[in-house]
Amino acid sequence: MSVIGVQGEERHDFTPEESRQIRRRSLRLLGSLLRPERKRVAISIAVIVISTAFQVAGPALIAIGIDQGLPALMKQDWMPLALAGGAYLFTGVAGAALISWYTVLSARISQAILIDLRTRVFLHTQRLSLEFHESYTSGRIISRQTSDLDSIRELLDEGINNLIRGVLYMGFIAVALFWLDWVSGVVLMCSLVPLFFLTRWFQRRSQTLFRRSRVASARLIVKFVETMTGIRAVKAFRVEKRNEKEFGDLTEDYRDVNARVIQLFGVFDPSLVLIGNVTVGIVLLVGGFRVIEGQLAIGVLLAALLYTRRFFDPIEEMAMFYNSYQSAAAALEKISGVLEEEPGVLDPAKPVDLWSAKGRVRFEDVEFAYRADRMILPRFDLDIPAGQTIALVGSTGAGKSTLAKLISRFYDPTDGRVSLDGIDLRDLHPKDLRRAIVMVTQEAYLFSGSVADNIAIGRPGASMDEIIHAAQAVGADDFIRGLPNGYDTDVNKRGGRVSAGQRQLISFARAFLADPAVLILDEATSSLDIPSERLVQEALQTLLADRTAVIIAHRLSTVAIADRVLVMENGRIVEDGSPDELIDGTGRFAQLHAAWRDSLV
Ligand SMILES: Nc1ncnc2c1ncn2[C@@H]1O[C@H](COP(=O)(O)OP(=O)(O)OP(=O)(O)O)[C@@H](O)[C@H]1O
Repeated sequence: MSVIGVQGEERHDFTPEESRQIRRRSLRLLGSLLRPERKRVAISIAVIVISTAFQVAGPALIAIGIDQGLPALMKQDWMPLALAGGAYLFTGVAGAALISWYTVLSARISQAILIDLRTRVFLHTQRLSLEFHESYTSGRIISRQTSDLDSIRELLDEGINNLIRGVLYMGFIAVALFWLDWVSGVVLMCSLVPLFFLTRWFQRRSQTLFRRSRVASARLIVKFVETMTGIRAVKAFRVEKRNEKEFGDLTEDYRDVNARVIQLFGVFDPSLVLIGNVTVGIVLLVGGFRVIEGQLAIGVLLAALLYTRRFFDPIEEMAMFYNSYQSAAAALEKISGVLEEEPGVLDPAKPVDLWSAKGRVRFEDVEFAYRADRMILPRFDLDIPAGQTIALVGSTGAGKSTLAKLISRFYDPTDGRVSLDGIDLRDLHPKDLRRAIVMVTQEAYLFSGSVADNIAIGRPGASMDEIIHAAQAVGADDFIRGLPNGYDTDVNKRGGRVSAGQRQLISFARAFLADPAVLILDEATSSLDIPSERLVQEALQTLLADRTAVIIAHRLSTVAIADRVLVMENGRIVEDGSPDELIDGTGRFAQLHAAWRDSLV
């Protein structure tokens, strides 16, 4: 099995080589994100090193002030104290200024990286073919853009900052302490032993708990989204009670795991404080004796105590780093997998020009399967002359939509070729292809914006008159004028909500405006009521007059306007003829038609 692209997401049983492959992919992505920021990264590292050194200088300067400044002052020499005090003030102010600079710098770096990554994910997923989206689902894409990017943001904004600052701070403190008084330094180093065991215990426990917490919160979100997107079915089948129980259970799981996280901190935090206090106590005890015996200056003891106390400050945040690193690494793995996916339908390297398509569509020795193990369209040929209107009928799952998707080049055939005016669709520039072939689906999706904007998508730059003309041609003008702001009504605002049938009329107007050589209507009239459908059928006759059309229809009334009917069964065309021929015959279509006519009586 492969780990290329998103396929690895479903698996947990990676071989060491596969794990390395995934890690390398994440690192490559991280490297490519960091590269443009390398200058800022270098400056920010220099800034944080200097500012931490300034911060750590404080207690040493206090020691100098007490041990050298005060005795000199008693001899009327105020210079050493003034120097120590001045240096303390300077390092304090300069340290604060540098930290503020570092905060701005690091925020800029993380924002630049996130914007880059967010844009890459968006542009890339938009570029991927329908094949990818049909199997990957929008829920997972949304997670990549939201929670995964959030984990990376958390790591960049807090995790890495805390780690770098913490490591530098502790390192400088250890060096300063050894330089001032090595005995206190040794005591501090001894405290690292219990600290190491405590942190390791915390990390192990928290790693499992945080992972469980993430899973529990993801489950809650999935349940919520599923319920709300299917709210009609929820109400229609009265599953509210069952949902209430399931949601309650999930909330309880989430609460339980979070309670355990809090308990964990309840042990970790006080233990950390305890180790810190005991260490300070020992430094005080050992140092105190040495001060009495004249082996240690009192200022140095004070500085040693301050250093020891401060040494423990960043540990909690550093212990948390591992968790944020882990969730960000998992997120980066998934995002780099999506970015590694290649569109199944590739743009041609050398496109063949097609200025004005006539509309002849041919399938030559075409075979198609979504997955290697299940053939959907066994080898077949089909010739649709330019200007012909085809009605495609057949039972559910026969392969009608698949045929339409091949003509639109949402997919490429597994074998053979689909051509337009003799040119393989794979050789056409996407722009020419989209201008020549337009598909209107049952879903009739409307984008946010006005009704006019939605129609204009058919031909960007169309004038208002052309938009209105298109709407009139498909019989949509009347209802659009009846909307609160007519053509300017926002389709996503209250009052602008349009019915499923009206949405289809708008997408018809869009297709009319696009004026393609080949028009495919996939169940596109199914949401229309009988009068609207009649209206559209009249409009369709004008609309389809000069172009090739493939109409997939369950309603046999639509078939009347076709020149030719194709009946599909199990991916094969089993009948092919004019509507009258087929109705008069004894085949599948004649049966279907008779049943349909009876149902009308
Ligand atoms: N994205 C996909 N991945 C895998 N199999 C698919 C996919 N889309 C469709 N199929 C399968 O291909 C077969 C043909 O589906 P298709 O949608 O073309 O049928 P149809 O004739 O349009 O059906 P309907 O009238 O119900 O829309 C079905 O068996 C379906 O399960």
